Amino acid sequence: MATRTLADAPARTTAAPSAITARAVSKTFEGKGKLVHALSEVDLEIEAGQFVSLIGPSGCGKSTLLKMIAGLLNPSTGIVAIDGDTVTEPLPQTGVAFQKPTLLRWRSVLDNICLPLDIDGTRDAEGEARAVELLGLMGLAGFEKHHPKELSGGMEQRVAIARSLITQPSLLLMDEPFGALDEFTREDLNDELLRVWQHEPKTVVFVTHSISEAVFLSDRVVVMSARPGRIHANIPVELPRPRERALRNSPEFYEAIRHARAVLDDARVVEPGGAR
Ligand SMILES: Nc1ncnc2c1ncn2[C@@H]1O[C@H](COP(=O)(O)OP(=O)(O)OP(=O)(O)O)[C@@H](O)[C@H]1O
Repeated sequence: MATRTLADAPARTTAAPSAITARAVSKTFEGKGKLVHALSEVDLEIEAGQFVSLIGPSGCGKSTLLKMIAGLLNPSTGIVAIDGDTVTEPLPQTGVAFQKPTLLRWRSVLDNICLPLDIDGTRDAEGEARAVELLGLMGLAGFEKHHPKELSGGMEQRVAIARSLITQPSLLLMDEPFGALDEFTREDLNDELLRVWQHEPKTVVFVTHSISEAVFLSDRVVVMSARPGRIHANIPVELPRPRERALRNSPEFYEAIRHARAVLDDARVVEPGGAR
């Protein structure tokens, strides 16, 4: 699949990346007469422009925390703030991409990418030109008129990511966006995501189960402990940028993965009072 190089393209001027603060955030769900303590006293600071991954055992509250940053869920106690403002609802500067691409079957690729502009009532020729540009950046130039049924899973996910970027968000929240893809497609999309991120600086919070993906992409890997989720450790990733494919075969990359795996193994131990 052809991928456009961004080396010569001027950096796009978008809104400044957003900073995120979570203070003493806890979340308890109630259902079927049972309380589920999903998160407990989570404190997290993410600097503007950082690429941060959240990893941790299944059910430790990664998606819950991401949904709170997205304004789709409120904490039971504590606050989540973006650029100092408490988040109580989805904000226009936030883009989201989830594991399922959820494209609308009856819309063309171009119309799917432009959906957020249609919802805002801001779709115009400039917006459509940006959609075409994003499609090129995601390696799908020329697919504007195709429909989702004509695309592979990886292509659908590329379209969903282009859609999450169409509004030029200053914050991008991604919940296992490549979890359902084969390893090679996932690596291609990791490369494309990093190119877009370098081209259009923004804060990214990325949930994944893949330690190697977290290390490859991130400035910092946040390791959460078993439910109720807490921040177990922050692992800075010092690997140089831009990160090219060859990095994946380097001893430094393997060492960074080994270190993150050891910390994650430690986080999988259930703490007293916790449950899986
Ligand atoms: N709407 C909800 N109602 C009740 N319980 C919920 C709800 N959403 C999440 N939970 C529970 O909260 C806990 C944390 O869920 P969450 O999806 O955030 O974990 P996760 O770390 O993202 O998991 P995974 O890695 O398996 O995707 C789980 O025990 C889950 O069952």
